[in-house]
Amino acid sequence: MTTTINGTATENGLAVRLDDVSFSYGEASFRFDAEFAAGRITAIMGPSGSGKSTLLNLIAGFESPETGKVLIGGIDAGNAPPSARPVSMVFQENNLFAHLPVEANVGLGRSPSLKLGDAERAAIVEALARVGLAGKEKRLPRELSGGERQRVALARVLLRDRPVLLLDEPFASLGPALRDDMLDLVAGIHAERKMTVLFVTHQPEDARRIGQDVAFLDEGAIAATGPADDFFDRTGPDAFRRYIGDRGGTVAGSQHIARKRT
Ligand SMILES: Nc1ncnc2c1ncn2[C@@H]1O[C@H](COP(=O)(O)OP(=O)(O)OP(=O)(O)O)[C@@H](O)[C@H]1O
Repeated sequence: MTTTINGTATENGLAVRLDDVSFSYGEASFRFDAEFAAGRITAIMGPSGSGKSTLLNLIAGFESPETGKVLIGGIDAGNAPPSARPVSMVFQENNLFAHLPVEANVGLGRSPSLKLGDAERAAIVEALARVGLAGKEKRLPRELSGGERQRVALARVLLRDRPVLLLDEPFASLGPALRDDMLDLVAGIHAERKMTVLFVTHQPEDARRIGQDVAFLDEGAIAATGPADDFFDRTGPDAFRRYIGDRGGTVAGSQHIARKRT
């Protein structure tokens, strides 16, 4: 379904499927076989080195599978470069070009050559207002706080307007209150655009705040997937419970978790 937001045609999320994907960095090997449903927010969790960033990089096209396929909306992404994929990605840092003002960094989401007409300029102003940065169009990234820089990256996501959003720990360096604000902003954008969101986090409270589903990675594979509520139940997957320790709390119900052997 296509929705219209402020005059911009917006596709809803697309399903993301990794079909028996294998990949390796030297001795670190990965095998991913999973589907992320269209329009859902999935928290990607797991120990350091389990392959969370690698999973996102394969979907975004920064890495290519050795075998298997990445399908986005049922279409094989093949060797398409990141810019040609229906995907936006936000990293923990270095999302912005240091020499370009905020408005240009956002405009790159629409036009890599920054040939922007009146409609695009209006969209930039609107996107910056949406993320709480009205009036900061002319600033350089170094004139912003860390949280504001990530807001600029999210404004660019709005301009880029792709049906899949990959977030690789974008708020990890922010304090808890600000992180909550940023997560709520992501949830608000998701409510408007209905994109498929995969977000990497080490924080169970982040996953519980906006995650509808959880995918738990262990040793280069997806060990379990299911609704977030089920993961935070006492009967959630053992490896996940060990990973989060006693920070997960208890939520009733854990019937729908698909466990896979790693
Ligand atoms: N560019 C690279 N070259 C070589 N090895 C890499 C590269 N990127 C990642 N690795 C290795 O692949 C493994 C998985 O890394 P990845 O960054 O995907 O893990 P992660 O789960 O995101 O970890 P973290 O939570 O610490 O960010 C690690 O052993 C890492 O050292």
